[in-house]
Amino acid sequence: MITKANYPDDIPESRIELLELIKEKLSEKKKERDILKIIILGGLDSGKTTLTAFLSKELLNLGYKVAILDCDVGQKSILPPATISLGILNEKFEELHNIKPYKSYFIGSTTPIQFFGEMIVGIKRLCDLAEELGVEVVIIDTTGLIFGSGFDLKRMKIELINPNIIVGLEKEGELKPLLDLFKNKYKIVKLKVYDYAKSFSREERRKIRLEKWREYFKDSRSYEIKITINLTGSKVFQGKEISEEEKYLMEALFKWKVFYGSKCEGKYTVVKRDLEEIPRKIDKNVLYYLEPEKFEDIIVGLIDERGFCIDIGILKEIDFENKVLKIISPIDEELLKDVKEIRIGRLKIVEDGDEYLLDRDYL
Ligand SMILES: Nc1ncnc2c1ncn2[C@@H]1O[C@H](COP(=O)(O)OP(=O)(O)OP(=O)(O)O)[C@@H](O)[C@H]1O
Repeated sequence: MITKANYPDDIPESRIELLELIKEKLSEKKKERDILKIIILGGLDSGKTTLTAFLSKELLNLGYKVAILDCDVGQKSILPPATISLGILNEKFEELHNIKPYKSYFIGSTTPIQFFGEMIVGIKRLCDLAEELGVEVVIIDTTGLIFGSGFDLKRMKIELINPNIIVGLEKEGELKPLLDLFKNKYKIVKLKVYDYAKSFSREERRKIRLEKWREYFKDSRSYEIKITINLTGSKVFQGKEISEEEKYLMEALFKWKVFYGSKCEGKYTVVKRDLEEIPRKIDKNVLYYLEPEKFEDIIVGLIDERGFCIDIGILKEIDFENKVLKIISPIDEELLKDVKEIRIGRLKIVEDGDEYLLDRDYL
Protein backbone atom coordinates (compact mmCIF):
# COMPACT_ATOMS: atom_id res chain seq x y z
CA MET A 1 0.00 0.00 0.00
CA ILE A 2 1.17 3.52 -0.72
CA THR A 3 1.97 5.38 2.47
CA LYS A 4 3.58 8.70 2.96
CA ALA A 5 5.42 8.10 6.18
CA ASN A 6 7.35 5.29 7.85
CA TYR A 7 9.84 4.88 10.64
CA PRO A 8 12.69 7.21 9.54
CA ASP A 9 16.31 6.15 8.96
CA ASP A 10 17.65 9.58 9.64
CA ILE A 11 16.75 10.94 13.06
CA PRO A 12 17.73 14.54 13.79
CA GLU A 13 19.20 15.23 17.22
CA SER A 14 16.20 17.41 18.17
CA ARG A 15 13.90 14.36 17.92
CA ILE A 16 16.15 12.41 20.30
CA GLU A 17 16.01 15.31 22.75
CA LEU A 18 12.22 15.28 22.52
CA LEU A 19 12.24 11.56 23.29
CA GLU A 20 14.40 12.22 26.35
CA LEU A 21 11.94 14.85 27.54
CA ILE A 22 9.03 12.43 27.11
CA LYS A 23 10.90 9.76 29.06
CA GLU A 24 11.48 12.24 31.85
CA LYS A 25 7.80 13.23 31.92
CA LEU A 26 6.78 9.59 31.91
CA SER A 27 8.96 8.78 34.88
CA GLU A 28 7.40 11.71 36.79
CA LYS A 29 3.96 10.47 35.75
CA LYS A 30 4.64 6.91 36.91
CA LYS A 31 3.76 8.05 40.42
CA GLU A 32 0.52 9.74 39.33
CA ARG A 33 -0.51 6.83 37.09
CA ASP A 34 -2.27 9.01 34.57
CA ILE A 35 -1.79 9.20 30.85
CA LEU A 36 0.75 11.42 29.09
CA LYS A 37 -0.81 13.16 26.10
CA ILE A 38 1.38 14.49 23.31
CA ILE A 39 -0.16 16.38 20.42
CA ILE A 40 1.82 16.87 17.22
CA LEU A 41 1.06 19.97 15.17
CA GLY A 42 2.42 21.17 11.85
CA GLY A 43 1.51 22.13 8.31
CA LEU A 44 1.23 19.75 5.38
CA ASP A 45 4.18 17.37 4.99
CA SER A 46 5.92 18.79 8.02
CA GLY A 47 6.74 15.26 9.24
CA LYS A 48 4.01 14.73 11.88
CA THR A 49 3.39 11.11 11.00
CA THR A 50 7.08 10.30 10.66
CA LEU A 51 7.65 11.76 14.13
CA THR A 52 4.68 9.80 15.47
CA ALA A 53 6.19 6.58 14.07
CA PHE A 54 9.58 7.35 15.59
CA LEU A 55 8.31 8.27 19.05
CA SER A 56 5.83 5.44 19.33
CA LYS A 57 8.35 2.79 18.31
CA GLU A 58 10.99 4.07 20.72
CA LEU A 59 8.55 4.33 23.62
CA LEU A 60 7.20 0.88 22.90
CA ASN A 61 10.72 -0.54 22.93
CA LEU A 62 11.22 1.06 26.32
CA GLY A 63 8.28 -0.98 27.58
CA TYR A 64 5.56 1.67 27.77
CA LYS A 65 1.97 1.04 26.85
CA VAL A 66 1.66 3.30 23.82
CA ALA A 67 -1.30 4.43 21.73
CA ILE A 68 -1.55 6.52 18.59
CA LEU A 69 -4.58 8.68 18.03
CA ASP A 70 -4.64 9.17 14.28
CA CYS A 71 -6.73 12.29 13.62
CA ASP A 72 -5.25 12.97 10.20
CA VAL A 73 -8.51 12.36 8.31
CA GLY A 74 -6.99 13.49 5.03
CA GLN A 75 -4.00 11.12 5.08
CA LYS A 76 -4.73 8.44 7.63
CA SER A 77 -2.17 5.81 8.48
CA ILE A 78 -4.47 3.70 10.64
CA LEU A 79 -7.53 2.89 8.54
CA PRO A 80 -10.52 3.04 7.96
CA PRO A 81 -10.51 6.30 6.04
CA ALA A 82 -12.99 9.08 6.92
CA THR A 83 -12.70 8.23 10.62
CA ILE A 84 -10.27 9.04 13.37
CA SER A 85 -8.77 6.03 15.09
CA LEU A 86 -7.10 4.91 18.26
CA GLY A 87 -4.43 2.28 17.71
CA ILE A 88 -2.91 0.48 20.68
CA LEU A 89 0.53 -0.80 19.87
CA ASN A 90 1.41 -4.47 20.32
CA GLU A 91 4.66 -5.74 21.74
CA LYS A 92 6.17 -5.62 18.28
CA PHE A 93 6.07 -2.33 16.38
CA GLU A 94 4.45 -2.60 13.00
CA GLU A 95 4.42 -0.03 10.22
CA LEU A 96 1.67 2.45 11.03
CA HIS A 97 -0.57 1.32 8.17
CA ASN A 98 -0.62 -2.24 9.54
CA ILE A 99 -1.96 -1.20 12.92
CA LYS A 100 -5.55 -2.28 13.43
CA PRO A 101 -7.65 0.37 15.14
CA TYR A 102 -8.81 -0.45 18.63
CA LYS A 103 -11.73 1.92 18.11
CA SER A 104 -12.63 4.59 15.57
CA TYR A 105 -14.93 7.57 15.51
CA PHE A 106 -16.81 8.35 12.32
CA ILE A 107 -16.14 11.72 10.64
CA GLY A 108 -17.72 10.94 7.27
CA SER A 109 -15.31 13.08 5.27
CA THR A 110 -11.62 13.31 4.45
CA THR A 111 -11.45 16.93 5.48
CA PRO A 112 -12.25 18.32 8.92
CA ILE A 113 -13.77 21.48 7.41
CA GLN A 114 -17.52 21.50 8.22
CA PHE A 115 -16.97 18.55 10.58
CA PHE A 116 -15.38 20.21 13.58
CA GLY A 117 -18.02 18.77 15.91
CA GLU A 118 -17.20 15.23 14.86
CA MET A 119 -13.46 15.86 15.10
CA ILE A 120 -13.69 17.35 18.57
CA VAL A 121 -16.06 14.74 19.99
CA GLY A 122 -14.05 11.92 18.40
CA ILE A 123 -10.69 13.06 19.70
CA LYS A 124 -12.06 13.50 23.21
CA ARG A 125 -13.84 10.16 23.30
CA LEU A 126 -10.85 8.25 21.95
CA CYS A 127 -8.48 10.03 24.31
CA ASP A 128 -10.72 9.13 27.25
CA LEU A 129 -10.84 5.56 26.03
CA ALA A 130 -7.03 5.39 25.91
CA GLU A 131 -7.01 6.57 29.51
CA GLU A 132 -9.64 4.02 30.50
CA LEU A 133 -7.49 1.27 28.96
CA GLY A 134 -4.47 2.19 31.06
CA VAL A 135 -2.42 3.55 28.15
CA GLU A 136 0.66 5.36 29.50
CA VAL A 137 1.35 7.60 26.55
CA VAL A 138 -0.85 8.64 23.65
CA ILE A 139 0.57 10.42 20.62
CA ILE A 140 -1.97 12.48 18.72
CA ASP A 141 -1.24 12.92 15.02
CA THR A 142 -3.26 15.75 13.47
CA THR A 143 -4.14 17.14 10.03
CA GLY A 144 -1.91 19.73 8.39
CA LEU A 145 -4.69 22.32 8.48
CA ILE A 146 -3.22 25.06 10.65
CA PHE A 147 -4.54 28.25 9.06
CA GLY A 148 -8.03 29.71 8.80
CA SER A 149 -10.59 27.51 10.47
CA GLY A 150 -7.83 24.90 10.99
CA PHE A 151 -6.23 27.27 13.48
CA ASP A 152 -9.43 27.30 15.55
CA LEU A 153 -9.81 23.55 15.32
CA LYS A 154 -6.30 23.05 16.70
CA ARG A 155 -6.97 25.54 19.47
CA MET A 156 -10.18 23.80 20.45
CA LYS A 157 -8.55 20.38 20.43
CA ILE A 158 -5.81 21.59 22.74
CA GLU A 159 -8.30 23.30 25.06
CA LEU A 160 -10.34 20.13 25.25
CA ILE A 161 -7.76 17.42 25.68
CA ASN A 162 -5.31 19.26 27.91
CA PRO A 163 -2.11 17.78 26.46
CA ASN A 164 1.04 17.46 28.55
CA ILE A 165 3.29 18.25 25.62
CA ILE A 166 2.57 20.16 22.42
CA VAL A 167 5.04 19.51 19.62
CA GLY A 168 5.08 22.06 16.80
CA LEU A 169 6.87 21.18 13.56
CA GLU A 170 7.54 24.39 11.71
CA LYS A 171 9.63 25.86 8.93
CA GLU A 172 9.59 29.55 9.68
CA GLY A 173 7.61 30.22 12.82
CA GLU A 174 4.21 29.62 11.21
CA LEU A 175 2.84 28.03 14.40
CA LYS A 176 3.85 30.90 16.68
CA PRO A 177 0.40 32.57 16.95
CA LEU A 178 -1.15 29.23 17.90
CA LEU A 179 1.57 28.05 20.26
CA ASP A 180 1.75 31.46 21.97
CA LEU A 181 -1.82 30.95 23.19
CA PHE A 182 -0.61 28.06 25.33
CA LYS A 183 2.93 29.05 26.21
CA ASN A 184 2.26 29.54 29.91
CA LYS A 185 0.06 26.52 30.24
CA TYR A 186 1.70 23.55 28.54
CA LYS A 187 5.15 22.29 27.75
CA ILE A 188 5.77 23.30 24.14
CA VAL A 189 8.51 21.84 21.98
CA LYS A 190 9.20 23.52 18.66
CA LEU A 191 11.01 21.43 16.07
CA LYS A 192 12.34 22.41 12.69
CA VAL A 193 10.82 20.49 9.78
CA TYR A 194 13.25 17.83 8.57
CA ASP A 195 15.41 19.34 5.81
CA TYR A 196 14.62 16.62 3.29
CA ALA A 197 10.92 16.19 4.10
CA LYS A 198 9.18 15.43 0.87
CA SER A 199 6.20 17.52 -0.25
CA PHE A 200 3.26 15.83 -1.89
CA SER A 201 1.10 17.66 -4.44
CA ARG A 202 -2.71 17.70 -4.18
CA GLU A 203 -2.82 15.17 -6.98
CA GLU A 204 -0.35 12.84 -5.23
CA ARG A 205 -2.36 13.10 -2.01
CA ARG A 206 -5.56 12.32 -3.89
CA LYS A 207 -3.88 9.28 -5.48
CA ILE A 208 -2.70 7.99 -2.12
CA ARG A 209 -6.24 8.32 -0.74
CA LEU A 210 -7.70 6.60 -3.78
CA GLU A 211 -5.29 3.71 -3.33
CA LYS A 212 -6.32 3.44 0.31
CA TRP A 213 -10.04 3.36 -0.57
CA ARG A 214 -9.44 0.61 -3.10
CA GLU A 215 -7.33 -1.38 -0.71
CA TYR A 216 -9.80 -0.94 2.12
CA PHE A 217 -12.84 -2.03 0.13
CA LYS A 218 -11.18 -4.76 -1.93
CA ASP A 219 -12.67 -7.64 0.10
CA SER A 220 -16.05 -6.01 0.64
CA ARG A 221 -19.34 -7.83 0.62
CA SER A 222 -22.85 -6.63 -0.08
CA TYR A 223 -25.24 -6.46 2.84
CA GLU A 224 -28.89 -5.64 3.19
CA ILE A 225 -29.84 -4.01 6.46
CA LYS A 226 -33.40 -3.40 7.60
CA ILE A 227 -34.33 0.23 7.55
CA THR A 228 -35.66 -0.10 11.12
CA ILE A 229 -32.09 0.49 12.34
CA ASN A 230 -31.29 4.02 13.61
CA LEU A 231 -30.43 6.00 10.53
CA THR A 232 -28.72 9.34 11.08
CA GLY A 233 -26.76 11.94 9.17
CA SER A 234 -29.69 13.15 7.04
CA LYS A 235 -32.57 15.45 7.82
CA VAL A 236 -34.82 13.00 5.97
CA PHE A 237 -34.78 10.71 9.00
CA GLN A 238 -35.27 13.38 11.62
CA GLY A 239 -38.62 14.53 12.96
CA LYS A 240 -41.81 12.51 12.73
CA GLU A 241 -42.63 10.30 9.79
CA ILE A 242 -45.50 11.78 7.73
CA SER A 243 -48.89 10.08 7.79
CA GLU A 244 -50.33 8.07 4.92
CA GLU A 245 -52.82 10.90 4.36
CA GLU A 246 -50.11 13.51 4.01
CA LYS A 247 -48.28 11.22 1.64
CA TYR A 248 -51.32 10.68 -0.60
CA LEU A 249 -52.07 14.38 -0.59
CA MET A 250 -48.57 15.22 -1.84
CA GLU A 251 -48.72 12.45 -4.43
CA ALA A 252 -52.03 13.73 -5.76
CA LEU A 253 -51.00 17.38 -5.67
CA PHE A 254 -47.53 17.12 -7.18
CA LYS A 255 -47.88 13.93 -9.24
CA TRP A 256 -45.15 12.24 -7.25
CA LYS A 257 -44.40 8.82 -5.95
CA VAL A 258 -43.51 9.55 -2.31
CA PHE A 259 -41.13 6.97 -0.81
CA TYR A 260 -40.65 8.54 2.56
CA GLY A 261 -41.32 11.81 4.29
CA SER A 262 -40.81 13.44 7.65
CA LYS A 263 -42.01 16.55 9.38
CA CYS A 264 -40.17 18.70 11.88
CA GLU A 265 -41.21 22.13 13.18
CA GLY A 266 -43.78 22.45 10.39
CA LYS A 267 -41.26 21.69 7.63
CA TYR A 268 -41.52 18.64 5.42
CA THR A 269 -38.68 16.62 3.93
CA VAL A 270 -39.72 14.15 1.27
CA VAL A 271 -38.00 11.50 -0.85
CA LYS A 272 -39.96 11.30 -4.11
CA ARG A 273 -39.93 10.63 -7.79
CA ASP A 274 -41.83 12.64 -10.43
CA LEU A 275 -44.48 10.60 -12.17
CA GLU A 276 -45.49 13.31 -14.61
CA GLU A 277 -43.91 16.42 -16.03
CA ILE A 278 -46.03 19.22 -14.61
CA PRO A 279 -45.12 22.71 -13.45
CA ARG A 280 -44.69 22.73 -9.66
CA LYS A 281 -44.21 25.79 -7.50
CA ILE A 282 -42.80 24.56 -4.22
CA ASP A 283 -41.08 26.57 -1.51
CA LYS A 284 -38.14 24.33 -0.57
CA ASN A 285 -37.97 26.03 2.84
CA VAL A 286 -41.33 24.50 3.65
CA LEU A 287 -41.20 21.33 1.61
CA TYR A 288 -37.72 20.05 0.91
CA TYR A 289 -37.67 17.23 -1.65
CA LEU A 290 -35.05 14.93 -3.11
CA GLU A 291 -34.76 11.83 -5.27
CA PRO A 292 -33.75 8.48 -3.74
CA GLU A 293 -30.60 8.44 -5.91
CA LYS A 294 -29.17 11.21 -3.78
CA PHE A 295 -28.20 8.59 -1.18
CA GLU A 296 -26.23 6.46 -3.61
CA ASP A 297 -22.49 5.79 -3.21
CA ILE A 298 -22.18 7.72 0.01
CA ILE A 299 -19.90 6.67 2.80
CA VAL A 300 -21.62 5.44 5.96
CA GLY A 301 -20.38 4.65 9.44
CA LEU A 302 -21.53 1.43 11.10
CA ILE A 303 -21.89 2.56 14.67
CA ASP A 304 -22.02 0.55 17.89
CA GLU A 305 -24.03 1.30 21.00
CA ARG A 306 -21.24 3.40 22.50
CA GLY A 307 -21.20 5.65 19.43
CA PHE A 308 -17.91 4.26 18.07
CA CYS A 309 -17.52 3.29 14.45
CA ILE A 310 -17.11 -0.47 14.02
CA ASP A 311 -16.43 -0.14 10.32
CA ILE A 312 -17.41 1.91 7.31
CA GLY A 313 -19.40 1.03 4.22
CA ILE A 314 -20.70 2.57 1.03
CA LEU A 315 -24.42 3.04 0.77
CA LYS A 316 -25.47 1.75 -2.65
CA GLU A 317 -29.18 2.30 -2.31
CA ILE A 318 -32.00 2.92 0.11
CA ASP A 319 -34.74 0.63 -1.11
CA PHE A 320 -37.69 2.39 0.52
CA GLU A 321 -40.24 -0.01 -0.89
CA ASN A 322 -38.63 -3.10 0.65
CA LYS A 323 -37.36 -1.11 3.61
CA VAL A 324 -33.71 -2.12 3.28
CA LEU A 325 -30.39 -0.36 3.02
CA LYS A 326 -28.00 -1.88 0.52
CA ILE A 327 -24.41 -1.34 1.49
CA ILE A 328 -21.02 -2.74 0.65
CA SER A 329 -18.50 -3.06 3.44
CA PRO A 330 -15.48 -5.11 4.46
CA ILE A 331 -17.13 -5.63 7.89
CA ASP A 332 -17.13 -9.17 9.19
CA GLU A 333 -20.69 -10.50 9.09
CA GLU A 334 -20.37 -11.55 12.73
CA LEU A 335 -19.95 -7.91 13.76
CA LEU A 336 -23.12 -6.75 12.04
CA LYS A 337 -25.17 -7.63 15.09
CA ASP A 338 -23.29 -4.95 17.05
CA VAL A 339 -24.27 -2.22 14.59
CA LYS A 340 -26.92 -0.09 16.27
CA GLU A 341 -26.85 2.93 14.00
CA ILE A 342 -25.95 3.77 10.43
CA ARG A 343 -24.57 7.26 10.10
CA ILE A 344 -24.53 8.82 6.65
CA GLY A 345 -21.37 10.77 5.86
CA ARG A 346 -20.58 13.44 3.29
CA LEU A 347 -18.33 11.74 0.81
CA LYS A 348 -19.25 10.03 -2.43
CA ILE A 349 -17.06 7.10 -3.41
CA VAL A 350 -17.50 5.93 -6.97
CA GLU A 351 -16.54 2.57 -8.47
CA ASP A 352 -12.88 3.32 -9.20
CA GLY A 353 -12.37 4.60 -5.64
CA ASP A 354 -12.51 8.26 -6.62
CA GLU A 355 -13.98 10.52 -3.94
CA TYR A 356 -16.16 13.63 -4.02
CA LEU A 357 -16.62 15.84 -1.00
CA LEU A 358 -20.22 16.77 -0.25
CA ASP A 359 -21.56 19.71 1.69
CA ARG A 360 -22.85 19.26 5.20
CA ASP A 361 -26.37 20.23 4.06
CA TYR A 362 -26.32 17.85 1.08
CA LEU A 363 -28.80 15.53 2.77
N1 LIG B 1 13.16 12.37 9.79
C1 LIG B 1 12.78 12.04 8.55
N2 LIG B 1 13.53 11.18 7.82
C2 LIG B 1 13.18 10.82 6.58
N3 LIG B 1 12.08 11.29 5.93
C3 LIG B 1 11.33 12.15 6.59
C4 LIG B 1 11.62 12.59 7.92
N4 LIG B 1 10.65 13.44 8.30
C5 LIG B 1 9.79 13.53 7.25
N5 LIG B 1 10.20 12.76 6.23
C6 LIG B 1 9.52 12.56 4.92
O1 LIG B 1 8.78 13.72 4.58
C7 LIG B 1 7.51 13.39 4.03
C8 LIG B 1 6.38 14.03 4.83
O2 LIG B 1 6.36 13.49 6.15
P1 LIG B 1 5.03 13.02 6.87
O3 LIG B 1 4.15 12.25 5.96
O4 LIG B 1 5.46 12.40 8.15
O5 LIG B 1 4.38 14.46 7.13
P2 LIG B 1 2.96 14.82 7.76
O6 LIG B 1 3.15 16.14 8.42
O7 LIG B 1 2.48 13.70 8.60
O8 LIG B 1 2.08 14.96 6.47
P3 LIG B 1 0.49 15.26 6.34
O9 LIG B 1 0.44 16.69 5.96
O10 LIG B 1 0.05 14.38 5.22
O11 LIG B 1 -0.15 14.95 7.64
C9 LIG B 1 7.45 11.86 4.04
O12 LIG B 1 7.77 11.38 2.75
C10 LIG B 1 8.50 11.45 5.05
O13 LIG B 1 9.02 10.18 4.76
